[in-house]
Amino acid sequence: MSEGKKNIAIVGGGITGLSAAYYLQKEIKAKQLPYKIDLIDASDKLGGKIDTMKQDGFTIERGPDSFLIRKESAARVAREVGLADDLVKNGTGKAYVLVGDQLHEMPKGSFMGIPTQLSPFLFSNMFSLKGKIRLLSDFVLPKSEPVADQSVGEFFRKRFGNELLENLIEPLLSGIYAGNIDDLSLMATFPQFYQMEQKHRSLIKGSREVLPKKVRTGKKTSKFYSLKDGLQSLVDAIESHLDPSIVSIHKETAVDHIEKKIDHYHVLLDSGDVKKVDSMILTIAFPVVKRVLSQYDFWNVFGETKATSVANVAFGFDASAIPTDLDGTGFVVSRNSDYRITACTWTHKKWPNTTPEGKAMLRCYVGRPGDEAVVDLTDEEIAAIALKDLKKVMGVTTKPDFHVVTRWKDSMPQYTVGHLERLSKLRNEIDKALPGTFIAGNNYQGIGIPDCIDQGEKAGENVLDFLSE
Ligand SMILES: Cc1cc2nc3c(=O)[nH]c(=O)nc-3n(C[C@H](O)[C@H](O)[C@H](O)COP(=O)(O)OP(=O)(O)OC[C@H]3O[C@@H](n4cnc5c(N)ncnc54)[C@H](O)[C@@H]3O)c2cc1C
Ligand SMILES: Cc1c2[nH]c(c1CCC(=O)O)Cc1[nH]c(c(CCC(=O)O)c1C)Cc1[nH]c(c(CCC(=O)O)c1C)Cc1[nH]c(c(C)c1CCC(=O)O)C2
Repeated sequence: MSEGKKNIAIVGGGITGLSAAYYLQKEIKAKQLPYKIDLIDASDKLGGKIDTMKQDGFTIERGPDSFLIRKESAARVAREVGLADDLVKNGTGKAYVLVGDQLHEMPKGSFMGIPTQLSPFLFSNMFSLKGKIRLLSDFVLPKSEPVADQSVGEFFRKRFGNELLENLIEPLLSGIYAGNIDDLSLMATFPQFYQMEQKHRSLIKGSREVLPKKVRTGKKTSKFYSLKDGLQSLVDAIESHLDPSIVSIHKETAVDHIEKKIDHYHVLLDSGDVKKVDSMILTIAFPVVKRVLSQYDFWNVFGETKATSVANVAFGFDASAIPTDLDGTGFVVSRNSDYRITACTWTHKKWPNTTPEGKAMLRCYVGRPGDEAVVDLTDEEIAAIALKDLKKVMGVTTKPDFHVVTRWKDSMPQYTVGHLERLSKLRNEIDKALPGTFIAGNNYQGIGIPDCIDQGEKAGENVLDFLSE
């Protein structure tokens, strides 16, 4: 390695950028590396989509409300930054799906809507007799010809028919990707089901061998963690562990453009400053990457990565306002139902720590491909749409004490068919044209918080490998 300090820029201080900074700092300290980091974010707070607010004693998540326990990196980082005692598990494990005008409990033994046990599906009144018979064809259908990728919709429709897809699989996946399952890539989201079909032919049989017992026995255990004071506390704790002698944090500073020089980069900031760096991690959304490096045209190999716009509205109520107070985390809405909301979280049930005694909080989601215009309505209009649906589903007629609307424009990246292949091409192009530059974050290899943390750490490793060459 050459003499002198090396500089690293991390662009975007959401959970991906923060994880990259935190990981790099650990390595820099442990190995006493002569590296410095600039962590640059356009917003006045770090955390990006993680955004907790407090109002009238309520803890309101405007973005994510939790992370999956089985993806271990998020809880690991939380423990490392001193939040072990703040981790809370969801209060109840049950979720519902609204089909027609009725809330149905998810059948036991369902993993993303795929049956791992048959009887709960055969006894559920969520499906017609015809739908039930169709899903049994999974046992007899041959496995399909190997393909590089296909849509989630096509794959599951083939094995189980339309009803299971539309009443259960589609709403559950929409409650993760806010996308259209007929565009969503199977290999970028649930490759294990493709492999299961290739190996075992039947998914019902295969899932018995592959999925953990807890899932198969239908135990409604807690699957999610959150934090006592909300997820922003994870962001704040990581930030407070960043040592200013290694990591300089620049908030309210947008990267305007990046230029490649002979053996380094110039990162031009909207403040007029220029950072000279040797290596970069870009965790900003892909359209922003394209904009700040607009002199390159190879970005097109990644195609048009569309992201869906969504919004949500959190309502604070008196507990007495909720006549149908079922035990559960909330519900997702099936494609064929006549509702505008796509899901609703019974936040006071899922996360009792967020809601004062005697109160209730419901968070409703709107926006999906085909109904993204809803996100541009006023707060009052969005609240009215959600309240109309809540009245129909749950008989809520009392006015809420307050509502908080949050819009997330172009924020749910869509991993469409062929995503992984395009991503690998993109990485090759970046390697060739912009050595030492690494992309990470929810546009690429998973949108869950733990996936973003994993990507941040991996990008940190890549930077270290590059700088040590
Ligand atoms: C409504 C909603 C609910 C969700 N629910 C869950 C959930 O329950 N569980 C879960 O695991 N995941 C959930 N997710 C997904 C998860 O929140 C995100 O995938 C994750 O937080 C993304 O992190 P990131 O760091 O990759 O990107 P971001 O958080 O988007 O961070 C990007 C950062 O880049 C900054 N930036 C933008 N432009 C510039 C620029 N020019 N210069 C400098 N900085 C810039 C932004 O200010 C931002 O801070 C949800 C997402 C949404 C929108
Ligand atoms: C039932 C339900 C879901 N999701 C939701 C509900 C409503 C009731 C409730 O809050 O419990 C709410 C929700 N959660 C998310 C959305 C999409 C974003 C939006 O529209 O704002 C929506 C609408 C993001 C998410 N929701 C989730 C993630 C993270 C996924 C991951 O880490 O892979 C995201 C981005 C987690 C989630 N969410 C859901 C499942 C089945 C999973 C994954 C579980 C698993 O894999 O075992 C369904």
